[in-house]
Amino acid sequence: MNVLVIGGGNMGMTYAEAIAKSNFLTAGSLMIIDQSKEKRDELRATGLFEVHDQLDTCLSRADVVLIAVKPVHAAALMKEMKPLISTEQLFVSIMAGVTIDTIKQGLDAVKVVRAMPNLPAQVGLGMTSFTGSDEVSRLELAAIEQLLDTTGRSINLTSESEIDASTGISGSGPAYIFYFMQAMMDAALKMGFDQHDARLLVGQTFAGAVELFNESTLSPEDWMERVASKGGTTRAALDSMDENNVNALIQEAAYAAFRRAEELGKQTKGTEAKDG
Ligand SMILES: NC(=O)C1=CN([C@@H]2O[C@H](COP(=O)(O)OP(=O)(O)OC[C@H]3O[C@@H](n4cnc5c(N)ncnc54)[C@H](O)[C@@H]3O)[C@@H](O)[C@H]2O)C=CC1
Ligand SMILES: O=C(O)[C@@H]1CCC=N1
Repeated sequence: MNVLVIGGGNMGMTYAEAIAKSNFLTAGSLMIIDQSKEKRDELRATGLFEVHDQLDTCLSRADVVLIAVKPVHAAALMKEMKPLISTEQLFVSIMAGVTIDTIKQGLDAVKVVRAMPNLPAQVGLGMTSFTGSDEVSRLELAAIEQLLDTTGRSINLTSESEIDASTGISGSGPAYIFYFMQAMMDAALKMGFDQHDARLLVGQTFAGAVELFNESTLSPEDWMERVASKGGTTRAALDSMDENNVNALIQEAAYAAFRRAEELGKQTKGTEAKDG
């Protein structure tokens, strides 16, 4: 199987590197293309894959094409790709919000998988949700699952609405965690710790808490109870968060991302996206 990754930015490069380092493909079957020369030089320096600067030297050779450009660039890219593709090829898009119908129409393609990964894919701890068009066979979907799993774990969802929803949880989610970490670092700095110590205190606290959560079946609420003693310090912090509606605000943020994924889908339908 030949795989072409289009767009070698954060996510495209992450996928290309993960696929190249896994046993998923035989040597020489992975190609990548980026429109930026600087990016291509960076990709070539890895020595891990064939780097292309023109679609006509690579697109028709690919069985699977992973589209990893920003939603705002989707329409222009699909226009360029359309004359060069065949209906046998399978297209996997990781573009936020861009629907399967938009891709089918934009490319005149039939086999399309829409996936939503996240940034921890860079360290093999990614979470990717995906769903395929009716024309993608079970066997093909299983192969795509294996490809996605080179970056971590994946979940096969049944509707695109669920993909938009998962964008608000796992796709954008790492940024919410970083937001929380930043707030804790800011507090640590205010309390007088230096950068190094603040980073260590916060980083190890997150790593430990996540490990506890993943190693058990307890809910976050159960774990909160285990940390908090009656009348103690943690209860003071949790009460303060409850009084300030932090839970509701985080949920509202996740919904904002979900709604934005839906909006991006509407904006990219057949035309150039306005923003992305
Ligand atoms: N960064 C993240 O955490 C996540 C991003 N995504 C999705 O992944 C996609 C890519 O995001 P990033 O990697 O962060 O963006 P990025 O900006 O780092 O990378 C995009 C790359 O595509 C290249 N490109 C644009 N148009 C092109 C064309 N016509 N031909 C070839 N190359 C082209 C650009 O030069 C750039 O290197 C987006 O659609 C985003 O919605 C999905 C989940 C998580
Ligand atoms: O912010 C974005 O639009 C992309 C999709 C999920 C994470 N980053």
